[in-house]
Amino acid sequence: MSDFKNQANILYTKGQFKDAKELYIKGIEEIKIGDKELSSADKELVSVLYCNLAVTNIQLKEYTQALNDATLSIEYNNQNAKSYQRAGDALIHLQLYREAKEMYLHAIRHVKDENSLQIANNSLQNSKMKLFYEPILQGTPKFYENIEIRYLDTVKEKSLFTKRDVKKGDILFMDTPFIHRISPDSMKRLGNLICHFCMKFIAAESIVYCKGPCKSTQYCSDHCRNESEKTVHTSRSCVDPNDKQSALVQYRNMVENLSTGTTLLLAESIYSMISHKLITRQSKNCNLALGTITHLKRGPLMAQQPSYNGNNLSDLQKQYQPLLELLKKTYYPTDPKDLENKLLMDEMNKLFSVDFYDNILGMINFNSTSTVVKSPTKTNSNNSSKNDSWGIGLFPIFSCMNHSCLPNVDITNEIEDGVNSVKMVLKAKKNLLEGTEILHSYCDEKLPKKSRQSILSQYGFKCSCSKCSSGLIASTRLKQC
Ligand SMILES: C[S@@+](CC[C@H](N)C(=O)[O-])C[C@H]1O[C@@H](n2cnc3c(N)ncnc32)[C@H](O)[C@@H]1O
Repeated sequence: MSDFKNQANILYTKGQFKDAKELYIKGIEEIKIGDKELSSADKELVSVLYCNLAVTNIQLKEYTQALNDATLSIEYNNQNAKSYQRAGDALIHLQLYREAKEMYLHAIRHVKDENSLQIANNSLQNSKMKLFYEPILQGTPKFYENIEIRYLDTVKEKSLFTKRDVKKGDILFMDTPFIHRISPDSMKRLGNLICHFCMKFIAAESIVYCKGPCKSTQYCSDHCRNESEKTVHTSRSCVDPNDKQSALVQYRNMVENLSTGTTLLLAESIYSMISHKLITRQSKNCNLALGTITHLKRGPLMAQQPSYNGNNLSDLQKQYQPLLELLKKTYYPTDPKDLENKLLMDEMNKLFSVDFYDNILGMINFNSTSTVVKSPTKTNSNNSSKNDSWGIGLFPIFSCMNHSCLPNVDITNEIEDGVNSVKMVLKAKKNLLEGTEILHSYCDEKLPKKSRQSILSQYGFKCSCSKCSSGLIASTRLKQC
């Protein structure tokens, strides 16, 4: 019987999946013939054959059949880690991510070698990512129908891939931010023209104002006001900008002239969201609260600074203390019932630690994108930039794109005729086949390799794209000659 298995395995490795499938089925039938009682060795072999049949059916895109085979494989040997792995893989294709996650947890429990453990761990992460991101992708199908998100490994983590062939110049996907902040400069110049939630330029007659003490926060619609009040512009972040005693006004004044002002303001918005979620018990802990907003890569910003020597992280982070005190005065709970709640207080203390703040800034640094919103009212194209507003945003799907010095996408804000709200539009730079990793460049890819690598080191990785490694190959060859 292992002959059937060996021959089928050879056909499988040659990509002859239909023929391999036939042989796996024949092998199973031969062992099970006559409904005889199977020995434990036979059961193990049947389990392996069903498991291999499952992966063959996955190759043939017969996912329901593959799940059936993997389930039978588990029935014949419930210690077979690979059967759980295959069941999880079939479930991923069937878009049953929660069930897939359970299967991968079983695979991890039964796995016996390091390599399979790594595969199962990566698959588990993949199912978790799918659980978080699929609702976003399916929420606006016309934005995201060409792409999917996959978790690759512990180095690259998530990445975007094409789900179908896409022609050069076509829109790959569009993205709107889950959190965005306008720069202090644009705010001063254009604050009375822009919706403070969706950042759209608005006509004076359709402005809706916040009813709280800030008086100046304005929106283009009741919808934007309601959404903003539920997330960033909560009762705690609504303050009179002239109230010099307000800790939040002090924070905003302190950061507005810094080169990192917009980043620090975006961090404030994230703090507003997280503390609101904790206080209103929408989330049990900081990480969950952050996870409901974003699953973006984080790491301490200070660890990316030239002054970091490997041992002085907490010393470097201390400089955040004055800013954090102001955020704490604004967003820390005041209700006695909250103050008595130990779990909540533990989370609040974590939220207002310099380490958490540094990690939020690191997350912004790794993932944020500068944004432009063009005013529809500009009259003279030469001074159009004066009327455009800029800021930074965290875009859920855009932020999952990894780097290559040979990017295959063009990034633009415009769809057809100008932009009037914050949106990223990604177009294919060349024809892309289904299953291609979508990559953009985090730096000017025309710079020399050394400069590119120095910029990229801020992101905490070494680029190994073909442009970076081709230099290596050339120099190795030269040495060999
Ligand atoms: C904007 S995020 C991209 C999405 C990220 N992979 C994730 O899982 O959230 C930037 C981070 O992705 C990783 N990354 C991006 N491009 C990479 C590459 N070519 N090689 C290794 N890691 C990369 C780095 O950790 C970087 O800080």
